[in-house]
Amino acid sequence: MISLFSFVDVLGKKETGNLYPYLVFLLVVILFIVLFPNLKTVLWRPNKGNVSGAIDEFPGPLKLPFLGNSYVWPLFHPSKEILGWTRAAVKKWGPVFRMWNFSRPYIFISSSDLAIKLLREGLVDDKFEYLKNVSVAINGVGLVALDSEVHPKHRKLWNPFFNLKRIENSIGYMHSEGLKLLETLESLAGENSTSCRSQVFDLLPYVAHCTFDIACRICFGVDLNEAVSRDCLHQYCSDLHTISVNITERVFRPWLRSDWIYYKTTEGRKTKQCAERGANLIKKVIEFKRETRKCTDHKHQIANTCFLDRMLDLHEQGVLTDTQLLGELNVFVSAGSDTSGIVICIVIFYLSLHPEHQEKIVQELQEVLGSDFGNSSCPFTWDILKQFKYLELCIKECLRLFPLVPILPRRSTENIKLEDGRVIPRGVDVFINVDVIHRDPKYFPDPNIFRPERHSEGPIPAFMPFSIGNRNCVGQVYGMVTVKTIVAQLLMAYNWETTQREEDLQILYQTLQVPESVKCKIRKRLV
Ligand code: HEM
Repeated sequence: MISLFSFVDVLGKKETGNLYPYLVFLLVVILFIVLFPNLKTVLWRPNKGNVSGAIDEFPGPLKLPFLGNSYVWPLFHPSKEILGWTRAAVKKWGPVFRMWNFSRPYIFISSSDLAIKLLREGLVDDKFEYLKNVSVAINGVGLVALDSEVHPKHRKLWNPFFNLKRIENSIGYMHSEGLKLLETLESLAGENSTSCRSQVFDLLPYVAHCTFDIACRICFGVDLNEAVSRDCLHQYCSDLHTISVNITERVFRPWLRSDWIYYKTTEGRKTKQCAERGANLIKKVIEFKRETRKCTDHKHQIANTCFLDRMLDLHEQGVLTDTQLLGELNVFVSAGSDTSGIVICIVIFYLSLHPEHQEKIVQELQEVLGSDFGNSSCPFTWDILKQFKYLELCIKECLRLFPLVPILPRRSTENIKLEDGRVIPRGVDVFINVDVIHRDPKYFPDPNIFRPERHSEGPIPAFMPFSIGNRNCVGQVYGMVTVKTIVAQLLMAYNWETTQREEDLQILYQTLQVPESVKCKIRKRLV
C-alpha cells in the first residue's frame, strides 16, 4: 500500500486525487482478468427455479451480494481449520445450515437421523461436484468420482474383487508385511522393564510404507520392485499425498476454480506434475503385467488374480477405456493404502492413551493364540481374526472418535423435502458431518469417553465410519482385516505409550483427516 501511494505521489506530482479513477479502472481490469475464467463457476446456480429462496430457508451467516458467505470461510489455512470451523458453525447455526460460497450454496448436515435417511435412501449419491471434477482431471475416471448414473455399473465390476475368499488369501501377505514393519521398529524399542532406552518416534511414515506395499501388492499382484525402482514407488506414494493436499486447498479458494488459472500457479503445476508422474508409473506397471500375463497361463489362475488382472480383463473385453483403467488403479492404491495406514496409527494412539484397553486386547490375543502368542512367524487366518472380538470393538471406537472421512462431500440427486417442509434442491452440494454425528449423545451416550463396549450390542445406526448406502466403502472388510492384522502384530510385539494428548494431535483435512504425526514410545513385550 505504501509503495502504491508513493507511486501515485511521484506520477501525480502531489495531484494524487486525479489518478484515483485510473487506479480504480486498473483494479477493475485486473479483477476482470482474474475472475473472467472463473465467472462460469463463480456465478453458477444449481438449477432453475427458486433455489436461492429454498436455500435461504436454512440458517447461516449473513449473506452478502456476490461474496455470499465466503468471507467467513477459512481461506488461508483451510486444511488446518475447516474441521474446527465446522464444529463451531454447527454450534452457532444448528444441525442443518447453509453457506454461500459466492453463488454456490452448500448445505451442512450434522443431524444423525437426517444423514442416515439421505444416505440410506440414495438421495445424495452424487459426489461434491468440484471435488469430482478435480479428481477426474488428475486421476482419470475412477469409482470414487463417477456420477450416480454410471456408478452402479462400475461398482459391480469392483465388488467381486472383495469376496471373502480373496481377502482370506491376502491375510498371509499382510502378515508378512507386518513382520517387515516390526523389524524396522526393532531399533526404536526399549527393554521391557524400562522405557528409558526407547525413543519417541512418529509412527505414521513407518506404517504408511507398510500399508502402501500391501495395497500395491494386492492391486498389482507383482513384486513392484521388479517393474519400477524403489525410489519411483516412494515418489508415487508422496505424490499421492501432494495431490490430495493440493486438491483440498483448491476447493476452498474460488479464484482457483478455473483450470486455466490453477495450472498456472506453482501448486497447480506441481499437482499436474505429480499426476503425470503417477500415470506414467502405473502405465509402466501395466506394461510389466501384460508381459507377465503372456508368459503365464493366467486364465487358469483366476481365483488368485489381483485387481489389475481383473481390470485388464475388463479392458481387453472393451468394458473399460484406457482412462477408466488408469483411474480405477489410482483409486485402488490411494483409497486402499492411506486409509488403513492412518487407522492403524490412530488405533495405536488411542490404545496408548488407554493402557487398560491395550492390556485387555493383549489378554484376548493370548487366549485366542495360546502357545502361538508371540510367535511372529505364525500367520493369522480368517478364523483367528474373527476371534479378536475386543480388538474389533476398540477399532470401532477409534473410528467413532476419529472418523477417517469426517465430512462426506456429496451432491443431492433430487429435490429433498424435509419433515419441516423445507427443501434441499436437486444438484446442491451437501456435506454430511460424520465428525459431529459420531458424538451425538442420542446414539453415543457420554460421547467423549473412549468406551469400546458401546459397540458390543450390534450396529449403531449413526455409526458410519465407512459411510452408508450405495456409495459406502467398497473396501471396508479388506480395510478392517488389514487394520486388525497389523495392530495385533504391533501389540503382540510391543507395549505402546504416547507422549501426545488427544488435543495435541494436529489434524490436516485432505478429504481424509490425517494427523501431522503420531508420537509413540515402545517397549518389547515379554512373552
Ligand atoms: C479402514 C479403512 C477405511 C476407511 C475408514 C474407509 C472409509 C471410506 C468411506 C467413509 C468412504 C465413503 C466416502 C463417501 O461416502 O463419500 C469410502 C469409499 C471408498 N473406499 Fe474406503 N475406507 C477404508 C479402506 C478402504 C480400502 C482398503 C479400500 C480398497 C481399495 C477402499 C476403497 C474405497 C473406494 C473405492 C471407495 C469409493 C466407493 C464408491 O464410491 O462406490 N477403502 N471409504
